[in-house]
Order: sequence, then C-alpha cells, then structure tokens
Amino acid sequence: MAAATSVVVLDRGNNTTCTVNLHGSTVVSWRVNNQEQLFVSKQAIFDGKRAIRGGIPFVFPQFGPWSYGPQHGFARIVRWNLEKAPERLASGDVEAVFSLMDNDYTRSMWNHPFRLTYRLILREKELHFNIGVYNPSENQTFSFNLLLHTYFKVPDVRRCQITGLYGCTYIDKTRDNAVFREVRDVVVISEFTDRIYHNTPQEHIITNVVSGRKMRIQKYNFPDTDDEYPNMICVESGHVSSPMILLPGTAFEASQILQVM
Ligand SMILES: O=P(O)(O)OC[C@H]1O[C@H](O)[C@H](O)[C@@H](O)[C@@H]1O
Repeated sequence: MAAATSVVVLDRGNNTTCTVNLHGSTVVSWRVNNQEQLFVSKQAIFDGKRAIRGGIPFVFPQFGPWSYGPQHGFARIVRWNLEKAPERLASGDVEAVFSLMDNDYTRSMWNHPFRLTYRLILREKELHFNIGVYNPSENQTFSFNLLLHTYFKVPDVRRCQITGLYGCTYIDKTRDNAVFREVRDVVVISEFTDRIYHNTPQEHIITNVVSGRKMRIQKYNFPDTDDEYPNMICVESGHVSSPMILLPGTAFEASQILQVM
C-alpha cells in the first residue's frame, strides 16, 4: 500500500470524495454519495513504481508502446507534486492542483523541458479535469500524446451502451490495427474490444454504469476516444492518433468533465 502521504483526498461532503495517488497523479477513487464510480483492479499494485491498474492513469507523453521508455509514457509512474492542496470553493466544490516537471529521469527518455498542471474540481455529481501542458523551452518544439485512461466500474459491460461514436473511423487493435467506420448509433460491447476512435464529438454517454445510471463524458481538445473490455469499461479521452505539437513558449489545454446523470 502506498504511504498515507501519497494520497490526497478531495471531500465535498455527503460521502462524495475523490482520491488521488501522487504516484502518477492517478485518480484511484471517485465516490458520489458513497457510490464508487471507478474500477480499480484487485491486482493493482501500489508499489510506487508500476502503473496503478485502474482508476484514471494519466498518459503522457506517449500512448501505447514506446521505444524510449515504458508503455503509455512516464507520467503515470512518477511521483507528482501537490501544487495546491484541496480547497473548498465558494460554490462548495473542492479543487486541488497537481503538477509535474521534467527531471533527470524524464530527460533520460524524453529530453525536453515541460510543465504539466492537472487541476481537479469535485462537484456534487461531477468531476472536472483541466490539463495544461507548457513548453518552457526557448527554441525546441516537442510533440506528445495525452490521454486520461478512465476505468469506469460497471456491473455488466455487455449492458452498457456508448453514444457519440457513429460515423467515426476507428483503429481496431484486436484486428491488426485495421481501420473501420462505426455504423452504429450506440455501441454495445459484446466481446473484448480495444479501439481508438478518431475525431469523436465532445460528448459521450455511457448507459448502465453503477446503480444503473448514466455517465456523461464531455471533453475539450481530446479528439480521440479509446475503449476496452473485460469486466469494466474504459472510455478514454485522448489526443493520441496524431501527436500534439507544442512550439517553444506555448501551452496546450485540454479538459474533461465526468457527470453522473
Ligand atoms: O496495460 P496498460 O499498459 O495499462 O495498458 C492498458 C490499455 O491501454 C489502452 O487502452 C490500450 O489501447 C490497450 O491496448 C492497453 O491494453
């Protein structure tokens, strides 16, 4: 188990909490009225080294296998800083900010200065994620992938439907990365599925998550959606099918809102 000091809890009251492990700034729990919304594998290892299997791992600067470092990059396996401890806003919502900068370890794989900020706001039935990527270099451009690898807890993935994928092309990783076009208005998952959908709209709804409710995903600057199966459902907002290029001295922002409906 990670040391207590590695875990930051945003507590909105009414048994609505969000727990973040500083290892990877991984959201490991989001409870709404005491109902856990996220899946964490029973086999998840909290050794401060490996990626936490479940919750919301932060994928940066690479999505997928990487010749210079670990799969899905380093952000999910390094310790982040708590930039701003959880604080109650006037609205009653609770905000916390996490950050990560380059160091010798990140430079050994990816030789760029960078600064990531990850701002979370816990509302009554929502969790907001605001990500900033900054390139402080004076002359070097870098490119990256970014993805929030969200594992939703579901009673039975075969009963979930996902909206917002109609007409999108996708890469099917279970079929040698062949490219198809989605023809269904709502996608149901009846077998192991691992796909990247391109240019997805800003909103998806997943039906039949915990307590038979719906989950709304709204996203900004995340043009891709990845989904996956066994006894949970991963619907991930990402910028992965083409690299995001960041010029010196500029910043990129992306955000996601999860809402229990
Ligand atoms: O096992 P991990 O490195 O955490 O990756 C978990 C999964 O991430 C993404 O969803 C990929 O599309 C999958 O192919 C991969 O299995």
